[in-house]
Amino acid sequence: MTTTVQTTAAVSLRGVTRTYGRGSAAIRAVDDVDLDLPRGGWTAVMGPSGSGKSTLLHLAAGLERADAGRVVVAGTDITDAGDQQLTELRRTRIGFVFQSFNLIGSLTAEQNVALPLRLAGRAPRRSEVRSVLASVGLADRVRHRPRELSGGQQQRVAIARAMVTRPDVLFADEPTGALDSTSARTVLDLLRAMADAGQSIVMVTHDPGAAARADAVVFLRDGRIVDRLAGADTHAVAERLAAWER
Ligand SMILES: Nc1ncnc2c1ncn2[C@@H]1O[C@H](COP(=O)(O)OP(=O)(O)OP(=O)(O)O)[C@@H](O)[C@H]1O
Repeated sequence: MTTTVQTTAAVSLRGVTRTYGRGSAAIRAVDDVDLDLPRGGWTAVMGPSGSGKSTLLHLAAGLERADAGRVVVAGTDITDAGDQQLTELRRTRIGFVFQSFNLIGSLTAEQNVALPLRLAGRAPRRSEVRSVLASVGLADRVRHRPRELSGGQQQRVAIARAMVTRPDVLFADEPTGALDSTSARTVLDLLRAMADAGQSIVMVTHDPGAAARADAVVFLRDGRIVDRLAGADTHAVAERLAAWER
């Protein structure tokens, strides 16, 4: 069951906990987290390796279930949602971009982008798909297959695929982690333009330069939110991250 909740947050977590394993082997990947991520803002999530960043992103996107606490995404409380409702939410309200692009190699760029609409039972219009590809700067690559595209172009196809359903929130797990610095900058410029146009974005990154492009950075350590920065430059983000990695 899902419940509609009045909230100004794109994502709201209250007392969210996720434990892996049992007994003495149990690991609290996310530990009693309260977090409100603003609508129309770009938030970066940073922290040492194993601090729970990906788990937090997956919980907020409805890809994983919390053991305790409540998760509200774009005004819908998904805490008690069934599998069918979570699938529906992921197809219509949420976009997800991965480090490794996760495109289907046998499909062209426009077929990859059309896929979420087909899965939602819609017959995509070619003009609709092409305009999303144009918005990520790939109007001249619509018939290319992933192996015919650079890493940065593949990631832009993946962003177009995530955006074609006009999701309330775009989640990105290390979207520039597999890219050279020039391609990374192109992808970050695109995310910045999307955020400036009002798109809510939540991004996990290890790169202080990428995090500094966001509006705010939250820092995780041992599954807990330990710090946050707003409007910080690369140097300030790097210093704060180093302090928490000590
Ligand atoms: N499916 C799983 N089963 C068991 N333990 C897991 C699982 N997923 C994550 N963990 C553990 O939970 C903790 C948090 O993992 P998570 O991947 O969220 O961290 P992270 O901050 O994203 O790490 P990294 O920066 O290295 O990607 C780690 O100790 C990890 O080993």
